[in-house]
Amino acid sequence: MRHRIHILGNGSLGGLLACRLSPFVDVRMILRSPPYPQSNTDDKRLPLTLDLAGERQSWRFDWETADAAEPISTLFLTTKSYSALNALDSIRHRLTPASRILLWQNGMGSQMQIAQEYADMAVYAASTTEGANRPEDGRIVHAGHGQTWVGPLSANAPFQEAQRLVDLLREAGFSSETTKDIRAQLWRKLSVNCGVNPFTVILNCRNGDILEHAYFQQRIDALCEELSAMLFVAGYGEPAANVKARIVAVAQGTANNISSMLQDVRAGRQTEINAINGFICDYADAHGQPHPVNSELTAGVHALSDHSGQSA
Ligand SMILES: NC(=O)C1=CN([C@@H]2O[C@H](COP(=O)(O)OP(=O)(O)OC[C@H]3O[C@@H](n4cnc5c(N)ncnc54)[C@H](OP(=O)(O)O)[C@@H]3O)[C@@H](O)[C@H]2O)C=CC1
Ligand SMILES: CC(C)(CO)C(=O)C(=O)O
Repeated sequence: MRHRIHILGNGSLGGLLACRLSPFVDVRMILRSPPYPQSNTDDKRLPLTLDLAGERQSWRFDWETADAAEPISTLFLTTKSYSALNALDSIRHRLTPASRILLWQNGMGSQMQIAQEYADMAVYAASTTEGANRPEDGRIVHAGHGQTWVGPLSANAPFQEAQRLVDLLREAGFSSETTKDIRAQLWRKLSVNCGVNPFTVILNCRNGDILEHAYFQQRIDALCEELSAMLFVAGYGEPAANVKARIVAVAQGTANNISSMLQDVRAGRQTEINAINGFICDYADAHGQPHPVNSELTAGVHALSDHSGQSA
């Protein structure tokens, strides 16, 4: 029998993973509510198309809602950071100490909270630079290939299982590695997102264009000092110059991208700012450190987003 993977979060990343994994495993989507009935078919499965390298592939997936009863052996959680814990709680009755949970969220905070609340289970995190978007419901575009790291988060997560997850991701065509210290990878990605995403929103521009703006140039050094200080506190210390070099390299390397945060603002969706610069503000407060630039960027994004009142 083929291994079954449940995916909770039928968005850009969840859809990408579902389409790429389905030739190799039995993928089952967990939906908030049943999908709209397809008018001209009796097939009740969830249709998804994936645009990849100029080709369009169509897939259909078995789906269930959170209240189903079947125990889950492997779960990929692909909601946004602010929905992650609630979404996981909605299927708690289906998880057992034998379940493997792989968290895909960007930013920081939700992963550690889940690792704590689900400490009796095998919780892993993935950090990925793959890029997917969803121009319309049911259609996923794999916009950019990247690198994925997977590592254990909870004490009950054996490292060999991280290797199995990576083997599967590789089989599906994702360039992936295991890491014993996934937190280091999450912090590195966090620092890049802190230095790119809010600027793209405030300046309403593509990633590469932030570099030309005086608003970015006047703040980036001070921002990197704040980020560097927090990286040192977290145990992943790096000089501010290295943090800045990474931010600039990613902005140049993804120059034509519309950041995920700007996509969210343009689509009227809640952003992940609270798990990105907002997380740094909270972390700095907890350690008595100043964070004026992170505060300014967080407030700037909230001011431009319809969801400024919502919590992380
Ligand atoms: N897209 C990408 O390329 C990448 C994304 N990431 C990270 O992955 C995470 C997911 O991103 P992305 O796929 O882009 O986000 P999307 O907003 O496209 O997808 C999130 C999905 O989760 C669903 N969801 C939320 N809460 C629940 C719930 N309680 N039960 C069931 N479904 C739920 C949403 O449903 P609904 O639409 O109904 O709200 C939505 O379909 C984010 O943290 C992002 O930063 C990381 C790297 C790359
Ligand atoms: C690296 C970057 C900035 C690429 O767009 C990203 O991760 C995002 O948009 O969230």
